[in-house]
Amino acid sequence: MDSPPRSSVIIIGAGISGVSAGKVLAENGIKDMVILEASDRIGGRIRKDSFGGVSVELGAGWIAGVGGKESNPVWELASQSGLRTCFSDYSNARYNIYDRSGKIFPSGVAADSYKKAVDVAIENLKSLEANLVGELIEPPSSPKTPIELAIDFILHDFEMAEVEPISTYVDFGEREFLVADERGYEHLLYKMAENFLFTSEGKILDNRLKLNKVVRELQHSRNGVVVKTEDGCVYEANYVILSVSIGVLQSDLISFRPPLPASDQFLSCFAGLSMAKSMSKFPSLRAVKYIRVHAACALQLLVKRWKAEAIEKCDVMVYTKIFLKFPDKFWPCGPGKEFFIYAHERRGYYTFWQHMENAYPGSNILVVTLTNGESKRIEAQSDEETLEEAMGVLRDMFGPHIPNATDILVPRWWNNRFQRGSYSNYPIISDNQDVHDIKAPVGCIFFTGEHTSERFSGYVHGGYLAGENTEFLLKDFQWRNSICQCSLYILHIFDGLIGPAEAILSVAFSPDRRQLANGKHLVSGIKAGELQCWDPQTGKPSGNPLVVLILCGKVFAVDWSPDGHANSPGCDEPE
Ligand SMILES: Cc1cc2nc3c(=O)[nH]c(=O)nc-3n(C[C@H](O)[C@H](O)[C@H](O)COP(=O)(O)OP(=O)(O)OC[C@H]3O[C@@H](n4cnc5c(N)ncnc54)[C@H](O)[C@@H]3O)c2cc1C
Repeated sequence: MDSPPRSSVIIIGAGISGVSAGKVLAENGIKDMVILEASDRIGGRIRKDSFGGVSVELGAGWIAGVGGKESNPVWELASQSGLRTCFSDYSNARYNIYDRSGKIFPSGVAADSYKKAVDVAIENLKSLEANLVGELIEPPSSPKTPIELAIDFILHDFEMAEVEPISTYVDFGEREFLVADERGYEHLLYKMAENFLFTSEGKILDNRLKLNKVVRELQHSRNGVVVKTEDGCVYEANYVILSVSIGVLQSDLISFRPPLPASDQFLSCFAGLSMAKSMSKFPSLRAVKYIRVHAACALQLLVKRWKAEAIEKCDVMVYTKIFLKFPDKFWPCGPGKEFFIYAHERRGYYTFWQHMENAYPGSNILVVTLTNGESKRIEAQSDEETLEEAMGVLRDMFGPHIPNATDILVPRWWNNRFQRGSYSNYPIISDNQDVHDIKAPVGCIFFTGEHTSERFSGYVHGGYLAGENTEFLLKDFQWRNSICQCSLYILHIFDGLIGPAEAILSVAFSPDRRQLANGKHLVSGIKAGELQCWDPQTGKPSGNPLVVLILCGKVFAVDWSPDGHANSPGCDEPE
């Protein structure tokens, strides 16, 4: 059985966020990492497949946010790799709305319906906001006719229900480019992996990347994390970066021991606060500062809805692109015809279509996008049934004589236990607290992934930037290293004073909060002011005071400077 040595960091998941986190760690000198990926490939929700003679993107297809004041980092990666892309102009779709008899709605009708749908969306938002402050505003009338339903679907489901201003557009620009490259969107991940993993001829051969490793359990304590996989392997590390999707976090695939904190653990913060209060007389300026900082952190915790609740609250969007291959082309092509809409009395019923002639001329492929309830419905039925439905819709639009599709590809993101959906979808009115809570580390477990991106959740660049943002882990890493060094001196100081050194260390680093009583003993030892540090070189007392602050059962601060250097703990001033 595989039981490798303890590593500094285990990254769980090799999607774009996991791979970009690995790259940043390696750039910062942390190379003893292990990447555990459940599937047999890297990429996660960036995934290509061969279909109808070309490479199609089952997951992320577009690089969204191009041409603005800042450069989208994913666009930069794509440019460096020479990834082939096509500009997508959705704006014409509204002039290609078909009814069930195959007629295109006159542009005036379509424009009026669009305006009405936008007005309704704004009214809806106002009424939601008013409800929050207890005002009563009549909710606007909901869309009823097929064209209204179709446009409502495009605005809310297809365009992700983001509220203006959309951060991606504000920061990176409003243009979107479809990836149309035989190497696939996932080629960007291989290019990134080349920077820190051993690769040869386009393959990753590095032993630190472990595929087909389904993580089922995370045991975490102040000493680190023990990770157990479905095949019975056990991995240990000082830290874990968990990059699985929000859908996976909501499922029972991974169990946490102890469980992720829920609101009832606020009580332990009170314990921490009272201890901080009792220590505040201690005559060390830095100690007082840390007491202030960490007491404020604890207070912040008190108002948090906290981890488990925050994870549960986040919506998961299911977004499915169904690919259909035809022997001939029967749909209109040319400028302004790439996207078209089907208006049906059932909202979201095979509504949004795209032909792939711009991406791959002559490929004779159509793509239809379904979301949420409709996605789940077609995932549960056979592909033959889906093909029949899609053909019925196409015959409504283009007549009874069109040829049957020769092939169909239906991705199943909802039923994939390593995804459980397509991307996170935070509520329209959100105070960012949920995303903060979802992102906040729990002990040695750090969370990343598109769902932890405050500004770009749901996007590839959101995942990329979230993975890159390992600063908080690096800080903690440095802090823990200093704690470990100091622990040797704690041994010197306390040995013989209040018990055997091992016992004291186990108090300082014990995951068990009940041992806080002993922790107080340790603190009161310091408070008595009888303690001296020992210079490791000379073995003589150095005269510098040592401060250990234990808050919420965790060692937060060590203020000790035998060589004039202060060791800074991992928590900054609260914002
Ligand atoms: C259909 C679809 C269309 C999309 N379209 C776009 C688009 O056009 N533009 C855009 O910017 N974004 C799009 N997105 C969103 C984008 O794909 C994601 O935001 C991004 O890829 C998420 O990356 P990630 O690293 O956060 O997560 P993931 O890519 O999900 O990576 C997480 C990894 O964790 C692994 N994993 C899960 N459970 C375990 C476990 N127990 N043990 C070990 N490993 C595990 C998974 O296999 C996966 O590889 C789309 C997504 C989908 C599904």
